[in-house]
Amino acid sequence: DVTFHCANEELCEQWIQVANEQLALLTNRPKSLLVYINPFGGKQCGKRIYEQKVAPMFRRASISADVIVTERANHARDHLKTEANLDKYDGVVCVGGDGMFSEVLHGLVTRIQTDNGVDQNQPDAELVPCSLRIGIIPAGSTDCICFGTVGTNDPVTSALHIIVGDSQPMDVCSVHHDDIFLRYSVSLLGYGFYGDVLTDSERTRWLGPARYDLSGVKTFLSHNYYEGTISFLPAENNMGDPRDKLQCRSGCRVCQHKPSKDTRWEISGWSVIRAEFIAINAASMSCACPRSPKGLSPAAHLADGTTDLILVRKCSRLDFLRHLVRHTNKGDQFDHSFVEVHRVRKFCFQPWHHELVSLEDPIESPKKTGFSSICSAQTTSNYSSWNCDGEILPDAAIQVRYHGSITSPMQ
Ligand SMILES: Nc1ncnc2c1ncn2[C@@H]1O[C@H](COP(=O)(O)OP(=O)(O)OP(=O)(O)O)[C@@H](O)[C@H]1O
Repeated sequence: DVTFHCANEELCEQWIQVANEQLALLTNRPKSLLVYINPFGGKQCGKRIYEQKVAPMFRRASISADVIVTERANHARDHLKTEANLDKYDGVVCVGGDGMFSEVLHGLVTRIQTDNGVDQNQPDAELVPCSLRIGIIPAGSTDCICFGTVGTNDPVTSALHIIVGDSQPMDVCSVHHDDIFLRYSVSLLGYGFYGDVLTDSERTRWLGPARYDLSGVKTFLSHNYYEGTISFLPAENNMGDPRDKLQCRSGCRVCQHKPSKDTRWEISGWSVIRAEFIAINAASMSCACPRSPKGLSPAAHLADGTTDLILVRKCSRLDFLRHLVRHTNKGDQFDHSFVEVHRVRKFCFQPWHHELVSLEDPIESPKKTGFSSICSAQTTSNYSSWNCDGEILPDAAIQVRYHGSITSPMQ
């Protein structure tokens, strides 16, 4: 905090007046907000963070806030979908982690589509953009979306961005199984490694943020791979390349390009790969976080209507470790023979049925116990699950389409 002291009361009044005049010039500044607090996200500090750090700042900036402390999962989503009087507000703020942001996004986007008669089950439906922006006060375990848009996970910095009305357009993709809408995603869709980590971590929620470390180690030791067919529609050449090291910043040139309307490309431009994968990751943003400051795809763009599709094929445990370690240092994580990356507008995945084996133990082995059971194949399923922004999808066969920026988080 910075505190100015001045003995001259008149001078103080002048300072206050000038500061208020400057604030009044910021026309995008919200005046009325709807705030949802998840009291159980991360280290369960959401309520305290809001009351002690954020609410006093909103009061000083003359922002009125209606606060709802959630009582169950999907409380915020359902309230936004049906009850909330959206005309009253300039924005919606979520206090929590990525899961909370996802709830608010789903509530808001679904409400706008329903009000405008858009059928979300149609994969080709054009979504109606949301005029209300979403603010994030980080109070979760990973807070990847906040870090990816603001560059830091600090509640006071986020509150300041909200107060001055900053915003950052953000791509939203829709995920379907056949013609059934499953979810929207803004950051990571991960099958294989990240799907398995999330599935395992759900069993140990009581551990708090440490559950991801434990499940990460267990999943790494299990070293499962999954067979499937991935089909994707590459983005046009002027959309840059995942390895071009051009970082997305506000006013980004790549994000200004409008998608091509070439329908021939939509039909004939698809590539198809059938292989055994340890991980399939679609990063719609860098997915940077304090542990991985570069993220899964350092040059991914926030609002260009594409995702960086990273395919990690079957490899040795040591090679996979080398790939993972490069997320934490300056090394190029795509510079391995078993890793490829494509910038794409749409993709589909179809899993293939086969017997699941551990790479370290391809021949059927006697039942293991203790530590060795952790190191061998964990699941009896032939499929992994999709980790969709921190939520498990019910289907492994999915179709994914990137819609460009239909929502703007207040940074
Ligand atoms: N009152 C509540 N009781 C139980 N669950 C809740 C409640 N409110 C929200 N949730 C759910 O808790 C889940 C996790 O919340 P959140 O994203 O805030 O924290 P996190 O999982 O610790 O952080 P991150 O998503 O960044 O890893 C969300 O999916 C949300 O639906």
